[in-house]
Amino acid sequence: MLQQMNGHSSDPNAHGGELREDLQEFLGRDTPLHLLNDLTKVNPVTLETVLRCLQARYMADIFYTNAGCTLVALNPFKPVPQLYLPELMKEYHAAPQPQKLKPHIFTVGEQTYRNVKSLIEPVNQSIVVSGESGAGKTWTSRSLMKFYAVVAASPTSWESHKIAERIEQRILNSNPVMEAFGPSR
Ligand SMILES: Nc1ncnc2c1ncn2[C@@H]1O[C@H](COP(=O)(O)OP(=O)(O)OP(=O)(O)O)[C@@H](O)[C@H]1O
Repeated sequence: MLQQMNGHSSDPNAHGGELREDLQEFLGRDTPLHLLNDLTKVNPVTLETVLRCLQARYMADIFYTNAGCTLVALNPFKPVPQLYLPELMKEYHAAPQPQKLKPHIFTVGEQTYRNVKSLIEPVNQSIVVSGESGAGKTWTSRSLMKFYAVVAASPTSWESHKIAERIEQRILNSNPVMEAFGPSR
């Protein structure tokens, strides 16, 4: 994915010429590229700088990056179980400002969950998960459903425990329906 985008190589040297001065300055600066957790902080914003930043993060096993209010998720192509632990879900759920934690699909999940719970219009929330085939859309949708199943099940009483169980089961049961929509999800 990082190799090519819209027919352009991610290697700035591949164009044959010298690197632009501002590009060179950005790439040679003191802050390591993988520490940039929001692509809006990349300056200058070019295909090269954005891809270099994502590549540096990928190499550092950091698979989520903000791009303003959008989240870029890279497919790690390997199991990263520590990234999807229920404890981590609870951490994002309990955080006063989840957007201040490391970029994660759980931030998106938590923000939409809070929007629904606060009943502020628009109450219905949509999350658009897009990407090419194999990018990880199904994985991401499942991670979100697991997240909602876990955070909806934080019971304080026996009655709410029963409600939470029902919600969890309904969320997990919705998976085959989501799958049936295939690429349009
Ligand atoms: N965050 C992740 N961690 C571990 N494995 C992942 C992750 N994201 C994707 N994968 C793996 O990558 C593969 C492709 O992911 P997935 O099926 O979600 O892609 P997709 O975008 O839904 O593809 P398609 O559009 O063809 O259905 C799967 O084997 C999945 O397990």
